[in-house]
Amino acid sequence: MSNEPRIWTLQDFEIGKALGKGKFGHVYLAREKRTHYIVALKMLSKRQLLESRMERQLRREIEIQSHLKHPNILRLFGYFWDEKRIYLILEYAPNGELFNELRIERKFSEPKSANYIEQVINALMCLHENNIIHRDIKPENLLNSCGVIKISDFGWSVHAPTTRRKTLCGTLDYLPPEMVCREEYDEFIDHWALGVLTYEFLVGEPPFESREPRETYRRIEGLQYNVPSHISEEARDFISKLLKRNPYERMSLEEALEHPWLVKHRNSMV
Ligand SMILES: Cc1cc(Cn2cc(-c3c(Cl)cnc4nc(-c5cn(C)nc5C)[nH]c34)cn2)no1
Repeated sequence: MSNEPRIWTLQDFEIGKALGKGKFGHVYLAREKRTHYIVALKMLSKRQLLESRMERQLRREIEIQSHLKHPNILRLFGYFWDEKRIYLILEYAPNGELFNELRIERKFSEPKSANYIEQVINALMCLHENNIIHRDIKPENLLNSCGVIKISDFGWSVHAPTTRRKTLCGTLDYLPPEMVCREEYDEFIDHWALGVLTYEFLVGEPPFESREPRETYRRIEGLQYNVPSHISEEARDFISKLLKRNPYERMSLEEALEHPWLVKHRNSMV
């Protein structure tokens, strides 16, 4: 997709199979007719967005994602609208959501987990350098494109710091204590989510998962999680240095990249 801005319409694309469904619409495989470039076309209902007062959040998503160019961040090439829908022209990730990959494999090996986590860290460094907090790092928002992990869905991203309350929807498992306790928060909430993500890759379920939301909150606030014995000491230490109650005691992204767990597997992946 060339970089110069142009006015796109639905007639510029041949629409293929459905790739996914979300609260406000669907994502379809699509091919741009002139260049045959393959994209993922997200089609969102204007009515549902307005009824849910999500138009400002969608504007923020477009503003943030359209300006980010990084190999581990899903590209937003452009957008357009018609009478009923808003369309986002997104990079297509051929291997789909990491969420499905993880459910099929149940849990990832340590080398695979370390490789994926390192790519997520690289994406987060780009976001934080641009003063952006993602706020929704989880397997559902990570896509796999031939082994290259892409952070997608910037619907909850904001500029740091903020006390803006994220209306809780979807999983609670990734919420950090400072959000559970309604405190001001900053980019270090993404560091916490990185620790939760690492645990879920290695164990197959998030560390604080409980049947009742109240119990999940209690376990998050109390940092009550167990690491199975099959997890290596290095991975255990990596997780523990991110799941800290005090956001400023959490390992920096630079320290995470140099942590023995990532260094060990980076050399083995060569
Ligand atoms: C609405 C709505 C749905 C979603 C979640 N979602 C994301 C995608 C998606 C995107 Cl944006 C880009 N590339 C994708 N590749 C796949 C895919 C590939 N395979 C083999 N299987 C799938 C699925 N999905 C992609 C689809 N849904 N966000 O907002």
